[in-house]
Amino acid sequence: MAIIELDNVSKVFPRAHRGAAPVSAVEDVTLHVEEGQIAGVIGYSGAGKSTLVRLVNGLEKTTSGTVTVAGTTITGLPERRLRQVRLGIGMIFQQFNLLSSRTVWGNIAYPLQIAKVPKAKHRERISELLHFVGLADKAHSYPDQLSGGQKQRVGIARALATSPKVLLADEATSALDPETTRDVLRLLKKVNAELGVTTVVITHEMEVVRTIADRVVVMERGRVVEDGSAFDVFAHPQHATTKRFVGTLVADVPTGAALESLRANHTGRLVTLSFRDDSLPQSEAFAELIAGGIGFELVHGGMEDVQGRSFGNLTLALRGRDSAIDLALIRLRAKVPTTEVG
Ligand SMILES: Nc1ncnc2c1ncn2[C@@H]1O[C@H](COP(=O)(O)OP(=O)(O)OP(=O)(O)O)[C@@H](O)[C@H]1O
Repeated sequence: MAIIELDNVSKVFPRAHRGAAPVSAVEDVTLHVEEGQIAGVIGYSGAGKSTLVRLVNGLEKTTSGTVTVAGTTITGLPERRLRQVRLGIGMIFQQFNLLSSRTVWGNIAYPLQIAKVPKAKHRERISELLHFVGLADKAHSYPDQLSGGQKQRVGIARALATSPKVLLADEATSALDPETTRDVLRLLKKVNAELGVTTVVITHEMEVVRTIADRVVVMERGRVVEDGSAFDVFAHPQHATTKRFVGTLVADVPTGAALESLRANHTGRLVTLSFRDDSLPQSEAFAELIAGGIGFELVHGGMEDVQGRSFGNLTLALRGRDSAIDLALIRLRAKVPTTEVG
């Protein structure tokens, strides 16, 4: 069941000043996020990602189309009702947005106060949240006494205070180093797995998507240009923008300068084998080459793992009689996508 439904949603910002054009930030987006899913929305700066999440929590109004969250259509709702809906949607931010004058405890108490949760219930809830995010010993610290990773843990605890069904993370790890990023993403996975919170992660980093997302949505100029399971998007990217993002992590069939460099540094015929989890295992492909009396060396690429499934493009320099290589390639092509690159 979809818990977030955007149907033909567009958002046009009016022109900022006379002579400027209106900005079409989100254009005709239809996107249904299933309950329990972790959806990664990736795109370059200005693609419309932040606007999209702000439409989901009603901080921006749609120009056209409808947004429904947990069964409530929020399009056209008055602010008073929207505030209620927002209690069911947690949000975390790149800059954490903590109140610097309040302790960790006070920051987590804040949404409980807004939601008018009786004070008698605060202690148990806050203490539970602090344990959940691993900050039980920091309750009385102020934000500027915490590391970036700890601040984001507070952000997550605060976002979860009112037990939302949906969590929106807008570049939540972009200000963190790689190791802290992994810790925070691990915590977000725990939120999803243990609390069943549907999560939308907005990012411009493919590594974030690979680590956490079940599903990948690629945005460009306000539009969704690709949408699929994380494995499919990584293993078979279709759109040029998706290919560029995937290319930041996964070696592709070499072209351009990479190919020139391989040609200059290796003798023999260069062939890329594109392994997927439903294609021939590597060991059998290599056995085929050995059986044909062909020598080979791995010169480019590697295998990747997404959601426990492996794939990758391995470029080999092959040495042997041309006729033997031709025969082996015919055999291989029937079982694994094979590209002779030079
Ligand atoms: N309040 C606003 N008024 C006018 N234009 C806006 C407003 N908010 C966003 N935009 C414009 O809408 C487009 C999409 O912006 P948005 O912030 O949603 O993109 P993004 O993918 O999140 O990029 P970034 O990662 O840089 O924030 C941009 O051209 C931006 O300048």
